[in-house]
Amino acid sequence: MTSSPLVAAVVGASGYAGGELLRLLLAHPSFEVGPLAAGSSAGKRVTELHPHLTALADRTFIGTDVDALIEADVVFLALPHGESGAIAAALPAGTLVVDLGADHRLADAEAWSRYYGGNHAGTWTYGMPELGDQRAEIATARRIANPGCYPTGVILGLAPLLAAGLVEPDDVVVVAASGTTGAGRKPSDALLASTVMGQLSAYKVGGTHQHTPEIEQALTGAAGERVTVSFTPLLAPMPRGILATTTARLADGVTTEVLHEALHAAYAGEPFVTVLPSGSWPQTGATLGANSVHLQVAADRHSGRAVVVSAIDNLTKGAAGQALQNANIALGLPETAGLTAIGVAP
Ligand SMILES: NC(=O)C1=CN([C@@H]2O[C@H](COP(=O)(O)OP(=O)(O)OC[C@H]3O[C@@H](n4cnc5c(N)ncnc54)[C@H](OP(=O)(O)O)[C@@H]3O)[C@@H](O)[C@H]2O)C=CC1
Ligand SMILES: CC(=O)N[C@@H](CCC(=O)OP(=O)(O)O)C(=O)O
Repeated sequence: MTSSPLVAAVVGASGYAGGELLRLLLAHPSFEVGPLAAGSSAGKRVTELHPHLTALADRTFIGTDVDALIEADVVFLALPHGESGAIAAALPAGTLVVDLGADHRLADAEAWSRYYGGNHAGTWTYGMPELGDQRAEIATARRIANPGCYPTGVILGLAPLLAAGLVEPDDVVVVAASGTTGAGRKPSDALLASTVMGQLSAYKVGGTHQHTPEIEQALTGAAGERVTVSFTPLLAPMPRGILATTTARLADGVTTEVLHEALHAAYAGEPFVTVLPSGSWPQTGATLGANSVHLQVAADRHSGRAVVVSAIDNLTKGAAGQALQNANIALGLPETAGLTAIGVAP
């Protein structure tokens, strides 16, 4: 007996994260692509904005109308910050909703307002399956806040070291470079080809990036005590990928081997987190199109700091892939369905 496919609706389907989700949904064994909602692109053909999605050549984007979403088994929201709460509130409580945006990630409403502006829409289950023991909560949640792109690689790289007491919580420094799709499709001077190509630039410097409280929230949970993070993001002249370097003061006597073993122990058997062999360092290219996190770590005995390097594809593990992984868990499907850990190279 074959069961009928589950219906997946995507709101914000014309954007970069929505497009990546559609690419993954088309290859998923259990989903059919349901309503595809957009804002100003309503009425346009899907392939006008996503030319690679030829399987959807006969589909057009509809306007964002909650009535059209009611029948879906899962609704993915890939909207600008501040737009998810009202739509989610109008959907049945039993419908699985996965929010790729930031609206429901933070428990601290004051921090949300400070970094994003406006009112906090509420706090949902944080959907990072490999972090601690999150899977049981994700499996029963009907509202899932999908993690941010920078936080994904940074948190998964450092959380096990904090949990094991191998690094100190009060002096965590993150410098991470992202590809331009991280900023979404909207046009801006900062994203003009002539501005981005051929150079690397820093932005939102000085503790102002909105992912700072999200990284601190998850790492504080892992450490069991307050973690303070200094985060500096960089814009890199590439479409996809995030390479993050995270450093923290080493506890006494901790060696590279001990750090490496802690990451191995935390992620043994995880299909999407790979601790690279000693001596190999993560590269964004190796994770492109994959739901993968690549990690490596060293003890810098000269400065007394642990150095963790992580690579992800911001659109896949950093957004749409992780969202689909969460939906798989919440709908009782195999967690890896429709997802690959194999990247595109070179
Ligand atoms: N890009 C990335 O790497 C990541 C993105 N995210 C998050 O995912 C979300 C989407 O990001 P991304 O795809 O990059 O952004 P884009 O700007 O590329 O896409 C935004 C989407 O939202 C739609 N939209 C905008 N305003 C409205 C509205 N008022 N009502 C309905 N739809 C609207 C747009 O439709 P239209 O263009 O038709 O107006 C478009 O489909 C954001 O919250 C982002 O922070 C999370 C992790 C990584
Ligand atoms: C390169 C670039 O501009 N990246 C974006 C990432 C934003 C994002 O993806 O936002 P959420 O993960 O919070 O939804 C930024 O730094 O603001």
